[in-house]
Amino acid sequence: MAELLIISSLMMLLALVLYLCIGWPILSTLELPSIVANLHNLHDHLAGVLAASGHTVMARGTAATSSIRFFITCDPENVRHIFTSNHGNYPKGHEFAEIFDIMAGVSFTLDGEPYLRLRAKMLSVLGDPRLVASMAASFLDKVRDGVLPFLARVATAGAPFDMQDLAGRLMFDVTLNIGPERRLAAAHRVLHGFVGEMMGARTKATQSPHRDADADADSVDIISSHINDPEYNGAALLQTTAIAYMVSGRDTIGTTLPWFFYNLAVNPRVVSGIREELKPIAASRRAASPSPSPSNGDRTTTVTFSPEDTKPLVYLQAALFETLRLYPPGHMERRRRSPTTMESLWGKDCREYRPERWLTGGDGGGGGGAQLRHVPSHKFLAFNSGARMCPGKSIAVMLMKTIAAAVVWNFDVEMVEGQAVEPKMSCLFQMKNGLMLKVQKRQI
Ligand code: HEM
Repeated sequence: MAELLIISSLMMLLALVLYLCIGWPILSTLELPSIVANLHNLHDHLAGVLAASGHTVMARGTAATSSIRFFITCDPENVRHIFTSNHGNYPKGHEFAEIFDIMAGVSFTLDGEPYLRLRAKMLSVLGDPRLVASMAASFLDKVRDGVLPFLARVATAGAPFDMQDLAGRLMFDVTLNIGPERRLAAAHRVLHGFVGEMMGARTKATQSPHRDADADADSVDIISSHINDPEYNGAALLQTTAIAYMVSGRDTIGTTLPWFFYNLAVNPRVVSGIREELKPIAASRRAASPSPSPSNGDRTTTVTFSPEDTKPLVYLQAALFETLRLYPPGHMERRRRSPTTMESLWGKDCREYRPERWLTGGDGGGGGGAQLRHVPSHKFLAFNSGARMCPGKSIAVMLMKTIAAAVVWNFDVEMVEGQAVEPKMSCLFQMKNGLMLKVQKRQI
């Protein structure tokens, strides 16, 4: 049996370690004792091992477990071969489906023909311009009426807050509109019941004789898009699909945003670049807005930017992609390529946070004239590549630009001193201790 690991996944890596532990294997370059000794620093350790071994490592068991073989790679050419040219020969397999049994029956755990059918459905749901517009509008509302007033309050109080917690709550709410969440894994059953109830209400509403057909045509959401599809007629599959979408949106963006604000907090010049890009839009907004009304609270003192505003902003997008390059949240990508591969792709400064690397032309900063550089997905794996490429990528970029622009324009953000910012041992690249920030309202 040969397994293949595209490196980034701590959970997969730990599974590998445990799997191999059973027979105390002989590993060609990946030595088990060194893995155990470096558990606290596994991403960097593995990057070093891969760099030393030409970006690919073979691991195999001892006599007792000789059938176990792992091929661990971070080489972009291998990634292209596996994800694009020959993806049919590299299924995720039943072991993967068993690990992620909470997602049983949805595309994430499927292969072959059943996968392709669900993939087609996902592409049509997430590609519907009405859904995109509806998600954009609801997200903008949440940023304007929830996030910004919250930040204004903690700014006035001088109180620190956890950005990871805030981002997680916001995204949970945005994906399914079901309020705060705490123990996803432990609450497996509760979650199914909860999602089931919510979907029951949604089904009832779509079948009600009193429903407003015109309003329905304008309001599209992910769950309603599946309710009338015969492929999803089992309640359990519909529930799991809802959970899969929730995880896709909440955990990915919710994990990326804290790393983004961490990068900004330690790179103030990037903050200036983003504000430079936002300045003309904010100026035109101010010129067009009516005089402040006292009853309007924070809405009059903060500025928000719509997806149409932020779509052309390449420096902002580069700053987000640079975060995803260094800290991809998904379980099938690794945090860092091995240094030499990284160097050949991104240059000697590959470990630095430098959004300019994503731009060509212009002044290279937020001043304008630059264009986003195309980087093929087998080299920038944060959204996966080839047949399993994330179908929510453009929605994700749109939502992240909306919140990033609003926070960066309206607030100065700084890290609370003395905290250790480090990744958690998890299949998601979350921060172990969260990210404690303090904000101050900008006078603009
Ligand atoms: C920073 C944001 C995001 C990142 C980095 C990201 C990354 C990924 C990755 C790596 C996968 C492949 C998982 C796999 O099959 O192994 C994936 C799949 C998926 N993503 Fe995203 N994603 C993001 C946001 C979103 C959003 C906002 C949505 C929905 C609105 C979404 C919807 C999906 C769906 C439905 C799949 C499953 C696709 C399939 O099975 O073919 N993603 N995403």
